[in-house]
Amino acid sequence: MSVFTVGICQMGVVTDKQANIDKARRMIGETAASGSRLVVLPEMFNCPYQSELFPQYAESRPDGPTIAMLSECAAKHNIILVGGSIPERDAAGNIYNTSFIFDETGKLIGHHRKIHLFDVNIKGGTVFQESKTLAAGNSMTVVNTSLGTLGIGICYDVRFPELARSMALKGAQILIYPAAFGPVTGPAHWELLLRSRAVDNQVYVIGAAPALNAAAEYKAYGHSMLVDPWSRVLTVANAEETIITGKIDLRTLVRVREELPLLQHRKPEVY
Ligand SMILES: NC(=O)CCC(=O)C(=O)O
Repeated sequence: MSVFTVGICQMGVVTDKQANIDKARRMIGETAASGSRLVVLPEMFNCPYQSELFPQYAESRPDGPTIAMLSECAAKHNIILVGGSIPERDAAGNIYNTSFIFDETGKLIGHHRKIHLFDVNIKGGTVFQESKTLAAGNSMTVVNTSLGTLGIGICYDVRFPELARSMALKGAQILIYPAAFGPVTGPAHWELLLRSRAVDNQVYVIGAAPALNAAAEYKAYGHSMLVDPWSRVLTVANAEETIITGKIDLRTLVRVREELPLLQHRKPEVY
């Protein structure tokens, strides 16, 4: 289907994991009821965004309660669901920042482990070290669905144009970034990065963020957003908990690429 509604759940995340799961379930239901066929959650939506807490909230495939809730919701509401991300523990005990993707039957059709870990030290701003507790993913995630081809990255992954370009060249039409930018780089770079990935690759881009929780140690910037292949911001949230929706029309992608054939004009043999 080339025209459909996408919904982004900009949920506030609290310390109680079960409360986060319950809220995600409610917000997914509301978003689907408003007509969204593709629903996206934010990064680390079942867990406060704090490195030292990731092991405590981590769960394994396929039986973890968050993963089970996502599968159940996708099937119940007949939607494609990009389940933000959660801390995932593998059989060897490594923990990843992982997004799980489900089809309308609730089947797990893909997962993305965050490739670029957020290890930064911004003077007077954010200090964060995901690698304290997380391992990095090592593969790209492009998933075919009934609505189109999705390319998935998680937050800091959006800063790497090579990843977005590679996903676009593999056929991704909609790049989806569950994310949690903070109060310093959020205002400076969030919209710029999402719009850049859209204009570079002539794709739709979705950024799904948690709401600002004033009590949390990490202050999320919010501002979930849908950007079209011409780099227009179609819908954007503020910092509060909310659901935003927007229309994706894949004919726009085709038209923009016909009018301005960037991807055909590349000269990889030169650079
Ligand atoms: N959760 C993240 O990866 C945060 C990335 C971020 O804030 C950035 O500026 O990049």
